[in-house]
Amino acid sequence: MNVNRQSLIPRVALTMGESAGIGPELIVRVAQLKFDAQIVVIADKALLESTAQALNLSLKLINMDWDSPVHKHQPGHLYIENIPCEQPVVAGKLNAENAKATLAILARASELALDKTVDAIVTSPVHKANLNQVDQNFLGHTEFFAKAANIDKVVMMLATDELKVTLATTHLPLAKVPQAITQDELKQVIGVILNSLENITGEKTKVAVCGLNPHAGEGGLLGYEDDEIIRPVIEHFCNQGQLVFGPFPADTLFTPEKRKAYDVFLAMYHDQGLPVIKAFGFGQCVNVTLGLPYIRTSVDHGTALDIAASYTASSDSLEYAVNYALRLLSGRATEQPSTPSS
Ligand SMILES: NC(=O)C1=CN([C@@H]2O[C@H](COP(=O)(O)OP(=O)(O)OC[C@H]3O[C@@H](n4cnc5c(N)ncnc54)[C@H](O)[C@@H]3O)[C@@H](O)[C@H]2O)C=CC1
Ligand SMILES: NCC(=O)COP(=O)(O)O
Repeated sequence: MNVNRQSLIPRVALTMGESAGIGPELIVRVAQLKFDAQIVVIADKALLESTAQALNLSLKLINMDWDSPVHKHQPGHLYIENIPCEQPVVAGKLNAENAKATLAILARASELALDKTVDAIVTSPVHKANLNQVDQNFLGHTEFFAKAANIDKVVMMLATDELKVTLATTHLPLAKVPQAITQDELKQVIGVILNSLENITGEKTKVAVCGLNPHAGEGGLLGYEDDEIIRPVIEHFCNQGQLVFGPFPADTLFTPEKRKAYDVFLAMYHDQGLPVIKAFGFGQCVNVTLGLPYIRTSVDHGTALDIAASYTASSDSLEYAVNYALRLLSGRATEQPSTPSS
């Protein structure tokens, strides 16, 4: 394994995601674009070949030799590490037998990133329930990569060029959210956000924190967590000179003026924050895991099983996710994107 690789061209591992979902299609589409990086896909080779045929797109797959020099991506070509599915793949139809290959792909990507053979991981969507049939601890990439890296706390952030939304809790039933929001947890989450974003931008980050309850609890009438749990944590960071504000009623926190006033928003749960950013930026939006020892980005959508067999998916978000990873690697994540790479 080439651990001391030194190259100006970054190497990105791109994972296939759920084999029956739109991941293989997105990869074939994105392979047609230009990137200033070597893209190495970890995927079922035969599936990518049949998907390229179905899309009538040209794709030359080159078996990856990790000890070879880094080669810049050429449209229509992809380096591949082949991890085949056990059973034939039917687009749109989940098969738990094939979840083993999907999990093996994620484990391999994690290994390559942890030993610095690749500079970043970009993931195509997985189907959490299908993977959970094989690994009962599987909840999402975010939790999987954190565990593999032995990191206690990572934070999910979705970002467009204008808005960044982070989550205090991720893949958790709504009924379990209130008990998961403890002062210790929130301190860890906000700590990861402040450290990670300061590393990216070189500046202090202004964080706006959502309340948990309607009207941020309305002084206790509509819930106690806002005043008794969230507010003391915010005060703790303010006392350290950090720019952390709230808790604010979430329903009016994403107005145009407020979006300009803060660098990042912290939502208490998945569906408090993500519908807002997806309504603004679906397709031009990336999922970034803050707090990992490497860069990991992903698409802003799921496996879209309903359209997988029709080969009509948009690869915009995967393209955005690859470019966002490259911007993070070059320290340019806060700039507007350059001209589209297609
Ligand atoms: N990064 C990841 O691995 C993610 C995985 N998921 C997983 O995906 C599975 C399905 O989740 P859903 O909530 O149904 O969301 P979904 O994003 O798969 O689908 C929601 C709707 O958006 C459409 N859609 C999604 N991506 C599209 C694209 N690229 N082009 C055109 N239309 C697109 C779908 O056809 C569907 O109508 C679940 O297992 C979920 O956990 C969901 C989000 C992210
Ligand atoms: N809604 C975001 C999502 O489900 C993606 O999660 P992850 O697989 O990136 O952890």
